[in-house]
Amino acid sequence: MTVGIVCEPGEQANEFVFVTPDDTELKTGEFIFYESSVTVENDDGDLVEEKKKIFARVTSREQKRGFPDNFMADPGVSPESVARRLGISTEGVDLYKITATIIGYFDEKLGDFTNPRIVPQPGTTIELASDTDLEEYLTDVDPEEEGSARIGELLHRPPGKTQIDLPIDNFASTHLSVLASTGSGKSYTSSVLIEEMMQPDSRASILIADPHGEYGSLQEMETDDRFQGDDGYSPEVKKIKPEDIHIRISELTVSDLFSLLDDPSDAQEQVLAEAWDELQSGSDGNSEYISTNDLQQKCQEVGKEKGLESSARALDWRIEKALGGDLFHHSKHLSLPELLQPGRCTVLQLDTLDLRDQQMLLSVLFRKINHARVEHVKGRDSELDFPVFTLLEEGHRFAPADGDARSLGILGTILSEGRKFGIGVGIISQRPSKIDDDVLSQCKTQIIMQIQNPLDQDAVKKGVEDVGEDLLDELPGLTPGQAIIAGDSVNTPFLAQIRERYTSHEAESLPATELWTDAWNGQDTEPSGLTEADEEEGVEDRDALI
Ligand SMILES: Nc1ncnc2c1ncn2[C@@H]1O[C@H](COP(=O)(O)OP(=O)(O)OP(=O)(O)O)[C@@H](O)[C@H]1O
Repeated sequence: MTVGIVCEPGEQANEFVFVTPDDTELKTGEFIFYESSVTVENDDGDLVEEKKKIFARVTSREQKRGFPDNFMADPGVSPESVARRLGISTEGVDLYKITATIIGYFDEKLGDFTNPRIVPQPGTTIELASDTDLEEYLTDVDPEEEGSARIGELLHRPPGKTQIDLPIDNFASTHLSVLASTGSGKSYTSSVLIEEMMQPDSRASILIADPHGEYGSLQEMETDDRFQGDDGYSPEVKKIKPEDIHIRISELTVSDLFSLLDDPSDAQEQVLAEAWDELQSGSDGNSEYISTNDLQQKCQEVGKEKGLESSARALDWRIEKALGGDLFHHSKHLSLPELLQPGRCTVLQLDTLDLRDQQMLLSVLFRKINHARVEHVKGRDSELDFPVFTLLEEGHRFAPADGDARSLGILGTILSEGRKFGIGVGIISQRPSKIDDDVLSQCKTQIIMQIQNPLDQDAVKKGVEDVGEDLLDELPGLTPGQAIIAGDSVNTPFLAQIRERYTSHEAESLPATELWTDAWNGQDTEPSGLTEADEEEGVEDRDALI
């Protein structure tokens, strides 16, 4: 479908401007193409000229010609009827100038776009890219093949006309970020991705850190026919409640202990480090099961040996305070086989754990996962002989920009090296500006939804490469479920409408007025001291008298 004619080159080297009489189809982010001859290498290695469709994305629009202003003076009268009354033809009154950025032609061998760096000549006709071309070229995945995640459709195309799939292998190994203001669809979109990863043709092993209890309804997958395999596969969704979450004390490192204790002095650190060393070396028995008591006692012993008794005494209450809660235990812990299995999605419900405990928990778990995967890849015995994907809701809590989180170090290591070892991370956050810059830039696939806050918009612009300003300018105007998808899982960024979930969404806002009304109806509304009229003694008698 021809939509316009090129009139001039754009301001930037790979931009051009075309004119169209109707811009309704040509919203910012829409795809168009023109044809041009480009030099390509054929199968014999010879250079030949071939006609190619050169794709481009609409980046801005302006009206070049429209009705004169005085035709619009009266909002009750349409400009067309003013023109008719004046005997002026309304044909061709509207004319729009559209700027487009060249993406390139799709190179089948590369499986990606190649920019020929040829700007179309004035007079070249511009056509709207077809739905089928876009489905085929925008992402590098065959929807019919295993490992594709049906995420939704193209935002600007009519509903049901396009299908967009993302390659699970890609985003699950090179990490993912889902960034948006609150209520814009982050947990909804992440749940869609999990639904896709738990299908019979993927059977992922997923661990979700869920501080708000938003992912429990994924359990519906267990009985939904869409998720059942012909061979008896059925996804398992395991919810772990906060009271069942424990860290075994022996899994801590000495620097974990330092961070847990309330600002210990140098002498206290010295005593603690030595006591910990001795307990961990197992010289006193079983180094796997260390209790708070064991640690306190050992500190007293070391304190005595070193002449640092007062430091050891001061450590006593600090250790009690740091490890005395329910989270730390001498034997209970979350074992990797309990958490991670193929075809299992484990939801760690962290809602009643405080922030420091959540960070420590994630730090310990990530360390264990990293160790197990490194062991496996190096050919040694391991509890994890399959890749894993971890999804972190409130990602800024675990990788904060100010660096103040126990989990940040190991998370950084996994994000930079996890790909080699089969550990993928998905960071979800409503505050991109509060996430560590390196962490954000290591998430190679980005799903970005409505963002209003200018600081967060700037963080996205900085941390997310290759998403044009034109698309990022759309961020404030997106509605829930609309997203920019960019990064390594796609061949060029685009706007998408995320599909509806198969499972129900648990994180709906509370219907406050309904809850107030229900609560009011449920409460005892009788003023105290009075009884129902018909329960009053003698009432029946009075009625009878009347
Ligand atoms: N793809 C979609 N299709 C239909 N509705 C959607 C979609 N995405 C989001 N919504 C709607 O938007 C609401 C908010 O989505 P969601 O709970 O995922 O937001 P959020 O960004 O995770 O919010 P919060 O930061 O508060 O957790 C949902 O309850 C749902 O009604």
